[in-house]
Amino acid sequence: MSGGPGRFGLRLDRAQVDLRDGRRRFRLRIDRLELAAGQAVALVGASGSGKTLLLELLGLLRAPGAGTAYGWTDGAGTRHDLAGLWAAGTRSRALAAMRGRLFGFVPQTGGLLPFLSVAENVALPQRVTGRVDAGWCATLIDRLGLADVAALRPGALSIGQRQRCAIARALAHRPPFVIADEPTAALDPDASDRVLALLLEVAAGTGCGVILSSHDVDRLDRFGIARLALETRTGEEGEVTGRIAGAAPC
Ligand SMILES: Nc1ncnc2c1ncn2[C@@H]1O[C@H](COP(=O)(O)OP(=O)(O)OP(=O)(O)O)[C@@H](O)[C@H]1O
Repeated sequence: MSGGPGRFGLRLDRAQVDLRDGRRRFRLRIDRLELAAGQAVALVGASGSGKTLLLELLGLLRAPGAGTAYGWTDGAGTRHDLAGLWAAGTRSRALAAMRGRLFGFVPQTGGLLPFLSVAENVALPQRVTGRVDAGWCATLIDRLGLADVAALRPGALSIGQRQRCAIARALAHRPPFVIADEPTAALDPDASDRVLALLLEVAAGTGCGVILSSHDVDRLDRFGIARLALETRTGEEGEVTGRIAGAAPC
């Protein structure tokens, strides 16, 4: 989560996102954030502090506001301008291609396609990104304890099995980062431990960084995951600003 300019990883500077809904205003302000390759970090903070918004910004699912600098430095030391990809519009092919190349996503409740089997769901990102590797899919299915249910559809699985399937799917195209929005929120404590352990273990085994959000600070500490806290302040006109705790206003 640290490192000098040019270090392999993601770097966000002067990031801002403004949401408005009638009189309700939420602003996310991140002065600077670095996420080194291969590390696990968790966004924590009260409900509504902007964790999902920041994950969406990092995952190229949400356009940054003007003035935001966001870049990825690859293993060869080349910096890619991620913020600039939005200039061609939200449907830009380059944006979608970079999103697919950089990230695997684990939503809160699986987000699996109900008409595909577990194995087909896991293989989907490989097909979409053109990185077909059936052996790696089989390894992931095995590592995540899904071999017995690989032919079943998500509707026939437990919630924990669905989350393990979502993790396998997120890692299938070997992205450098997995983004997981409260990946254990729907699970009981034992299943949460198991799912988180597998996510961290399999990601670490491939050098994949993990960026997650969670309310479960005790569990994060038990797993030794670095925490990044978001906090909010309410302005005079009722606008709420979310920022990294302790950071100077930007
Ligand atoms: N269209 C909108 N206009 C104004 N504010 C919005 C809009 N959409 C979302 N918000 C606000 O943005 C803030 C950040 O939402 P976000 O989902 O990122 O929070 P979070 O920290 O992930 O919360 P939770 O822990 O409950 O999932 C919230 O306070 C939410 O009410």
